[in-house]
Amino acid sequence: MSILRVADVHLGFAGVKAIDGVSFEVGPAELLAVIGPNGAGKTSVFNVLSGVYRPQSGQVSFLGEDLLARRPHEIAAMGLARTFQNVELFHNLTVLDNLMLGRHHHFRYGALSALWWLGRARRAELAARAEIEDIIDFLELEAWRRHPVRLLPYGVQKRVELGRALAMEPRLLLLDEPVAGMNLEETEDMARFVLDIRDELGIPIVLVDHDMGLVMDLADRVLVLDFGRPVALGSPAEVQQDPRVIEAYLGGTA
Ligand SMILES: Nc1ncnc2c1ncn2[C@@H]1O[C@H](COP(=O)(O)OP(=O)(O)OP(=O)(O)O)[C@@H](O)[C@H]1O
Repeated sequence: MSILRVADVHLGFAGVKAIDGVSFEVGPAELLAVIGPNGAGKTSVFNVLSGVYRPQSGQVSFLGEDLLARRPHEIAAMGLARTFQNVELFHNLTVLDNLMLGRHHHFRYGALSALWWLGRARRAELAARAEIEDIIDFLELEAWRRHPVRLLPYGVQKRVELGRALAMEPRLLLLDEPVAGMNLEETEDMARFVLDIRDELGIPIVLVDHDMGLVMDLADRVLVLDFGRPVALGSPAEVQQDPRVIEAYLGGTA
């Protein structure tokens, strides 16, 4: 059974084919990496999945439901969470507050009960707190919990962003260049957390990154795009040996 199914998606902008017949599936607890040269269409694929772009043709279903009919906030509420290339957090708020904001769409109570801190509002808030504590523990953010995000090292900020996506209780995680701009130690930490999310939490992941080593180490399968077209889809070993990939992605130099 697939969590996500993408079938023959086409997306163009004024003559540019950003996505040109892309199909793939993501299984439960699978980590699929999407790679390709600049402009290959990786971000466009993410934007289609999260409802930002609407393709001209093709199908996308998530947990058996048609995604293309949904708006971005509805898709997020269905359990598809995304992190961005650049850190997108509330920089003046603490780690704790940023993580709590990731939970906001789970709150189901009226303004009055929230105001008076009654019944459901109180229970929901306490449950959210417990969830957030688990995430802080899981991502080893304890030392930073009360710090405003702007004061944290870059690698920790990226980890908080990952935590905020986890706070949404995702059924699928989209990670857009999770190690971009990181030093070696930060990259290794992030790689470990990404694997833990798949292996311990069982959350399937679609990951875009330029770091070839990382992608080949982490991914169960790799989708290679070039000029919007799918060039190869297979295990890291299969993809690395595929002559079309060597030609397209590595410019024939590998
Ligand atoms: N909103 C847009 N309007 C016009 N063209 C766009 C838009 N979004 C993407 N494109 C074009 O679609 C193609 C694919 O872009 P995309 O950003 O998806 O590639 P990418 O693989 O993510 O690249 P990078 O690795 O540089 O982030 C590019 O030619 C890009 O210029």
